[in-house]
Amino acid sequence: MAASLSRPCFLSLHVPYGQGCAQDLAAAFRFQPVAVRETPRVRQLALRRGAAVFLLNQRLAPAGISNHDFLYDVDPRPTLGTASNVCLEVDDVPGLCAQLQSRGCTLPVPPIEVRDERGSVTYGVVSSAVGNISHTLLDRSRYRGPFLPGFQPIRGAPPGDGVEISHFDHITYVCPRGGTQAALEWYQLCFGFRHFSLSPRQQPAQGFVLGGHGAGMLLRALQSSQGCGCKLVLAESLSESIPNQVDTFLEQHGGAGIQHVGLRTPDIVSATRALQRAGVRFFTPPAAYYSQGGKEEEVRGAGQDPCTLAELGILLDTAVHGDSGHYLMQIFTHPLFSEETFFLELIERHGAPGFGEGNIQALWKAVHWLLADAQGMRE
Ligand SMILES: O=C(O)C(=O)Cc1ccc(O)cc1
Repeated sequence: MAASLSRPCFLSLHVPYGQGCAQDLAAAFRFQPVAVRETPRVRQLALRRGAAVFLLNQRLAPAGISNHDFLYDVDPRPTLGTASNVCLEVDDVPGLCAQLQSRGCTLPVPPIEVRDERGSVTYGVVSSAVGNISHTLLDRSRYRGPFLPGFQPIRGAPPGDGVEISHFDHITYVCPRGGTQAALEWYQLCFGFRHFSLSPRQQPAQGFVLGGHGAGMLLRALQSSQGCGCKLVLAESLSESIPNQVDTFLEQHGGAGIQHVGLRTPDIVSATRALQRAGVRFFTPPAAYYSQGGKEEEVRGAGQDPCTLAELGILLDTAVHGDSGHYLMQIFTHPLFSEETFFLELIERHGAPGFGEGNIQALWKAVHWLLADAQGMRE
């Protein structure tokens, strides 16, 4: 791997013609519009909070045969909303693109230079091995503007709502059944990413199995060898009977893709409160999540208040790294589009590097408990 890939520059969302986001990134999440590009056919808006940047792509006209007009991205021709591109900063775009091509990768956009009065950038776009996901590979070391050439800066003060979001913590993909291994190998081979162990007990070849009794999912994780700070999580369903969140995504998205992105915050309680007040809708776990199996003691042991977490719906996980005093807290939003597909997560870490594997297990138990209760079957 000669070229060095570093942190994500932006994550690109596509909204179909005539539709908006069910949960608005600017109005509800208070992401700050920083730059815009408009052509007769498309509008591209860059929205920022900390180092987390979304590029929101909207069509201003129905999809035609050749109306690809999106700069720094490819057109996923969506009939539904999708998050389909992760832009990564790279120091040698032509070099990496040549390597990828020699490995048989598809490059919908070969390396190209774009410039304006603030400098120039080079980018190319490669299709990944997973669903509709592509990667824009970007070198902006020669650019001094607030976003990218071709975009007009939007000036304005950052929102003073007390919500601190520092960066994209992780991006979670839904893979087809049996598809996480091939995806893992693609990122290792093409981008030089390293496998990231979710548990000290996990064998890299097996992945991390959650749930059980024919109802679980398999997780694998990767991180850039440059330590870009943002990890990739690959999820596939193992469920044989009741469809889980991963099955629902595949069905409603029409195939594999980006399911959610974790936004890192140093204060999840304040961030959740402020975003709830601004109209963001979060998933609230069943009350049983907070009462089952010593959760209250676990929350107190981590120095957090169980009532506050329960009131807001925040999950706390010490499961895998519990013995070292490390933990994380997380909360998931409702989907951003009208389908049950892409959503956001807030995550606050206290030394725990995982992804709330214990929470997924605990949520399953809580939901199972509720179902059993409703059917009068609880022991
Ligand atoms: O907890 C996280 O942030 C993960 O990334 C793990 C995960 C994967 C798939 C799901 O449907 C829900 C959670």
